[in-house]
Amino acid sequence: MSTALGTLPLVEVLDRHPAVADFVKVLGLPAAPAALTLAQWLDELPDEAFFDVGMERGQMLDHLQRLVEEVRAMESSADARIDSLTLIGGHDKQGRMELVELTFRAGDIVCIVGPTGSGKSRLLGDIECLAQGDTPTGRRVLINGREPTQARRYAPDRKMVAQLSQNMNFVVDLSVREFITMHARCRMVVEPAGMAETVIACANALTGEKFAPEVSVTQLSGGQTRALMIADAALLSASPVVLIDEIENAGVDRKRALELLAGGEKIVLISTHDPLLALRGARRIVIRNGGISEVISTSERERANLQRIEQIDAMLMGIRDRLRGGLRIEEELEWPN
Ligand SMILES: Nc1ncnc2c1ncn2[C@@H]1O[C@H](COP(=O)(O)OP(=O)(O)OP(=O)(O)O)[C@@H](O)[C@H]1O
Repeated sequence: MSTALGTLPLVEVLDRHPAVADFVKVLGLPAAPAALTLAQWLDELPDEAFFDVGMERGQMLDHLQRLVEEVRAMESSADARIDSLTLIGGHDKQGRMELVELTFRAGDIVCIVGPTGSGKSRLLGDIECLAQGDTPTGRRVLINGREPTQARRYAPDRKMVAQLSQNMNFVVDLSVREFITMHARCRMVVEPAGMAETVIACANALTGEKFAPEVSVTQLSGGQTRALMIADAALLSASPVVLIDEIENAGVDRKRALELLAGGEKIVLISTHDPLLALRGARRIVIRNGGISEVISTSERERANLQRIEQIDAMLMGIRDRLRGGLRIEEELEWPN
């Protein structure tokens, strides 16, 4: 295999494999005359060139070959689509069987409701780890109707499921632009800088308080961070399943956030009691005592009520904005009809 890559002209290798081109550029290796093959070019490099990068001459070709194969593997796993996710019931906290089998399809938005401590996060956790009867609930998760392979369950770089948790702390001090561009590069996006601008613009559309791409990620507010992570999950994440533990009302436009996420043909599961979100999904799963006790399909009347709730919410948002702006709320309020 190594020989195959080695016999290609260097220009062709660099052209066909951007990861190799980036690698060579980062190492600062000297350029070669156009006609040389990759192997010839490596042969002609001075010993110091290898010494500087901490490799033996003979290792370099193998290393480049591995790089090409890894990129290929990543690309093919990104293509491995999830058309459906099936959740097979286990048992509740008392060991009573959950007699359900639920199938979610790309583009589905499903909400999870239930009292505090009832097991909503546990359900998200079961999906996140693609449980196979090995979690406290005994649930099982199938992908495209089949048991996931071990590789799919445990390969951290090929995650099927992205989970946005309530707390997000950045440990790096990068600007928002640098941070998202870095993610875009890892995802092998063709134009990382342009994609980063798109993600940031989307995040800004979701949050009341706009932020500049130059601002450090550590300076973002809770709502801004949340908006950025949602836009990133929607546009840059390869994971076809997105799990969200509550989009709290921290200055995030929840309706748009949901549209953005679901629009990308992902399966979105949200643990929430927010009526704007809970009634927007086609179904909601009711959890009691650790078990799925009911699955409610959103009715026509509930959809009609959702419109009313949206109007009321818009009115409340307006009041909130006025309070934020230091205004008084003294007029007699008229509720939307
Ligand atoms: N079927 C089950 N069998 C055994 N333990 C369970 C089951 N379901 C949930 N639990 C456990 O119950 C505890 C509470 O569950 P969880 O944190 O998921 O609740 P929650 O609904 O997300 O709560 P909150 O709304 O307060 O965030 C956890 O320790 C969880 O592992």
